[in-house]
Amino acid sequence: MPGGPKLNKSAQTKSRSIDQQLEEGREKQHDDLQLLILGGAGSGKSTFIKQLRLRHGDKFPESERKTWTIYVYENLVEALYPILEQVTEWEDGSNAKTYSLFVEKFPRSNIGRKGSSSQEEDHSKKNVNYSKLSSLAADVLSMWRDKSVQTIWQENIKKFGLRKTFADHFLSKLERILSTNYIPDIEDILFIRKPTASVQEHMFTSEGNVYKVIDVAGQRSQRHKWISLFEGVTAIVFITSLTSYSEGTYEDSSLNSLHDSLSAFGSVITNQFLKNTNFILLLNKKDLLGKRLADVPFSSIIENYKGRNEEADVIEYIKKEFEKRITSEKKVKFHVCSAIDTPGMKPLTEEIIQCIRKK
Ligand SMILES: Nc1nc2c(ncn2[C@@H]2O[C@H](COP(=O)(O)OP(=O)(O)OP(=O)(O)O)[C@@H](O)[C@H]2O)c(=O)[nH]1
Ligand SMILES: [Mg+2]
Repeated sequence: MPGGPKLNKSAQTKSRSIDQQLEEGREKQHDDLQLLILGGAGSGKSTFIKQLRLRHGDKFPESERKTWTIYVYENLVEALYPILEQVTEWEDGSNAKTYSLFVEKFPRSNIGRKGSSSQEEDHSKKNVNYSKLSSLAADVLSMWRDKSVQTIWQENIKKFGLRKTFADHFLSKLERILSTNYIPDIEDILFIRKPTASVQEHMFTSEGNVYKVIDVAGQRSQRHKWISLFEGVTAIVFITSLTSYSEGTYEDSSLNSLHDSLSAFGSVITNQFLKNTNFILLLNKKDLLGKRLADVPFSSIIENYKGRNEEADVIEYIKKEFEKRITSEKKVKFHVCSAIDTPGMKPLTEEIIQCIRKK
């Protein structure tokens, strides 16, 4: 130790062992392949991780799927509310009874999650017992079969497009979900909308390599936490929704979600800590784009867009907008995908794992 303080023998041994531990720690950190998933709220980060779990993890055993039932119920109640509120007269005149039962069990002020940091918190704070939904099954189902309710649902789909895909998915499966012994299947799990609170780590193993995959909350108010996760990251998967051009952000509905996503990407890709980090950009929710463009033409929102209102042209434009934010020589891989499409996601998840392994 030239120039350093002299150490006695036992101190030297201790120091060597600390050095060794540090070295092992460094090696271990180096061995750990870390994938950080970033993107705006609702872009599909957690859904992408669910696909990794299906490919390289425990594939959601039945015992765990059962515990997701409460979130399916919660999504369902949130989906039913706007429809119930619009129904003035049902065919058989039973509206008043079912509606008041529903409102009594699920007070409007307790539904939804604006401003909360997690659903777990919501449940305990607001004391909403979603399992009560099964006790209302018969009433809810007869209401659901009512012609005027069906008409309102169809109109809502037209009016709001497929903005809340979970609503369309769970409402179309209402009968199965309200049956006794219901257990969510993999498709239900992929459709559940459960915003990530703070930061969650997932470990996967593939061909003897251990991967740490880090999921974050995409809300603007939570993004200050992202930077603390940059150290030691092997690659970043940044996800944006192709339908975000027609949506406002979670906290501020007047802030265009695509613009917000572009600016978040711009600040992450130019971050000094990430100079040597691989980037993969996923343009997600491709399955929804065609319908959304028909409902909300791209140029009606993005004023300087002069191209055709066609999926391929719009995707190219969005891709170029992201590319403009890459100011260095950095190579970014782009992929267009639908995170809920399990067979379609297989080759993509493989490619991403291969890409971080090669680093
Ligand atoms: N139709 C469709 N729905 C999708 C797709 N990807 C995600 N979703 C749905 O979009 C909703 C939001 O997805 P999440 O994965 O929870 O979004 P997130 O980015 O983790 O959001 P935060 O945790 O709030 O930051 C869920 O209901 C998903 O089922 C897709 O490709 N197509
Ligand atoms: Mg999430």
